[in-house]
Amino acid sequence: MSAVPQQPTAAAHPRGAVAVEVEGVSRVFGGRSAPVVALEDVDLRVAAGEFVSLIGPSGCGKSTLLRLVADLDEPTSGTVRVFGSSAREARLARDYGIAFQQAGLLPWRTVRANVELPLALAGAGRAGRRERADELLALVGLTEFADHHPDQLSGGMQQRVAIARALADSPSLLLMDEPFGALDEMTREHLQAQLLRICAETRAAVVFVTHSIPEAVFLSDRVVVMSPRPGRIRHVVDVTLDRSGAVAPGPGRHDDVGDDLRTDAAFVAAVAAVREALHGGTVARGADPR
Ligand SMILES: Nc1ncnc2c1ncn2[C@@H]1O[C@H](COP(=O)(O)OP(=O)(O)OP(=O)(O)O)[C@@H](O)[C@H]1O
Repeated sequence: MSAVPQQPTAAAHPRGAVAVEVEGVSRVFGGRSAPVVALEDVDLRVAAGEFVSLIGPSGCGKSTLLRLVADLDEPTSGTVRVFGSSAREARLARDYGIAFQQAGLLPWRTVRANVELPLALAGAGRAGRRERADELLALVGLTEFADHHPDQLSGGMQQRVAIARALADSPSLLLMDEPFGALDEMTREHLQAQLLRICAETRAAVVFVTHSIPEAVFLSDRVVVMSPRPGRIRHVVDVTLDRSGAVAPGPGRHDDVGDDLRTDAAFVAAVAAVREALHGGTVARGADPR
């Protein structure tokens, strides 16, 4: 049985659809006397089912860009579209799931009730919500904490609850801002492999912010490298890897999936290409300055 069943959302956004379209977007914070140009003239398209990571130095505008897509902020100029709709319409239609650095859990709800929330909003029945939440809590290794409250969990555990919640409604788009940032290396690699499996099953598009070059390469079809402020897209590195052996076999399985991929010559070369692009070298091989 598939751990993450196909949801109608996948059919709602046919293959070839554009999940995210950012055009000429700038975001300036602050007043006229001391403006902070966080993003300048950013263009980015993410196809349905595509996994795109944003990487760049601290303060280059990665989170700002993700927040604009999530309709948590508005661009100063330019447009953001999600599956052809405005970011606001997409938010209201719950077209995406969010897992951000700050877990953003509701402190008065149990862990399970937090994971169930998107399903409750979608009108899912009680038994189905519970089954799905328990499945996802097993996936992120938190089954025994289902009845705890968020303040009884470590920061990394809270992040894992937020990831489970983001996946609950099998959204066609996942917006993830350093979701694995507070996790130990083993848990992080395990969840990376699980995320690959989930994306393969649901064909969700993902926009993923990370500071880790190997993580970006492991997960992504394309790695978008941003420049220091004002944030612009410096390079886009296409990553072509055979990930079939890196996809986790199922929830709760802690096999050493991905180890072969992480030592593969193509993986090492892609890591080097992103590193070179990040450090301002010449345009990396395979880069596509879209
Ligand atoms: N609400 C805000 N008001 C004023 N300035 C802001 C606001 N949000 C972000 N900024 C500024 O915009 C710039 C980009 O911030 P952002 O958080 O997007 O960077 P980032 O690349 O995600 O950084 P990090 O990797 O450190 O998380 C920074 O200079 C930041 O100080």
